[in-house]
Amino acid sequence: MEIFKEFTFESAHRLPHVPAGHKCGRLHGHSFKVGLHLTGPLDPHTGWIRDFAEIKAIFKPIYEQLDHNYLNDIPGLENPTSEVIAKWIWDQVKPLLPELSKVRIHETCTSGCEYSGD
Ligand SMILES: Nc1nc2c(c(=O)[nH]1)N=C([C@H](O)[C@H](O)COP(=O)(O)OP(=O)(O)OP(=O)(O)O)CN2
Ligand SMILES: [Zn+2]
Repeated sequence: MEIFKEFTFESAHRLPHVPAGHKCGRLHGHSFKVGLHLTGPLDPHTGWIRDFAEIKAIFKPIYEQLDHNYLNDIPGLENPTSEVIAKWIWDQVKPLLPELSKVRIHETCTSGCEYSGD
């Protein structure tokens, strides 16, 4: 069984390695959406895999680094593509939430990335 918890964060970024003139080389912002997906056994007593509130509490310090910030300034996010952000979140959350099975990033309504580890 898989559960998910979604968060929205507002951030600015630019992509430093795009070709000259590419629109994403300019400073711009997004309402990013991130989904943390967890896979694990259903606890027969609680009826859940992990309390959604616990997922939110664990993600809070990571979320606060992202929300209303300039992503390029964050160590590890100097080139903040959806792919890099998804892996960055995975690398931080996985040790705290071993049931993490996927990080899903929506950069816009139509673009994003899913990462499930190497
Ligand atoms: N593989 C990736 N490609 C692009 C990324 C990325 O993270 N990974 N990022 C960007 C830009 O940051 C851009 O903000 C988002 O790109 P795009 O989907 O092209 O944005 P639009 O809203 O303009 O999309 P339309 O569907 O054309 O309106 C670029 N590429
Ligand atoms: Zn962008």
